[in-house]
Amino acid sequence: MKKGEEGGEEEVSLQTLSKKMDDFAKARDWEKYHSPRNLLLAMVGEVGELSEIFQWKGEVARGCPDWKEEEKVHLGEELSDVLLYLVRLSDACGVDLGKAALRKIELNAIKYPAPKQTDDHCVGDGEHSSGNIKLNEEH
Ligand SMILES: Nc1ccn([C@H]2C[C@H](O)[C@@H](COP(=O)(O)OP(=O)(O)OP(=O)(O)O)O2)c(=O)n1
Repeated sequence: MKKGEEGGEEEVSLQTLSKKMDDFAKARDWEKYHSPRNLLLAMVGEVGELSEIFQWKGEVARGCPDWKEEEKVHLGEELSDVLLYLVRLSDACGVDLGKAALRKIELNAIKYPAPKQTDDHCVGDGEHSSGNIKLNEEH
């Protein structure tokens, strides 16, 4: 198993998750249940469980700094269930999820181009910008 560049953490690939899910299903003779439709419904069910964690909490700060340790562990479990079913669903549909996701990121960048970064021009000095970011905004 590869080690990450920072802190010696284990790197996890989609292929690893896919293989482990396959082994898990085979060992229990559950492949017959892992049809695309069943996996999709199972994943949506887990998205519901994930949503329940956030339900009634109001806005949550990035990183969930105020959450108790057990809440973070529970969050990790529900996020994992969604990811594992998504990986399994992709396999069941014959889609290479990693490849598809990288392609989608490229498509997103074309559809939503980042504003040009220039040091010497700011919105408001005669340049037009398609974004909503205003530098030198007067208050
Ligand atoms: N037929 C199944 C059943 C479960 N799992 C795996 C994938 C998920 O990671 C996890 C889901 O298990 P549960 O349905 O028991 O759901 P939870 O773990 O969320 O338990 P609960 O719904 O009781 O909170 O187990 C699976 O691959 N195939």
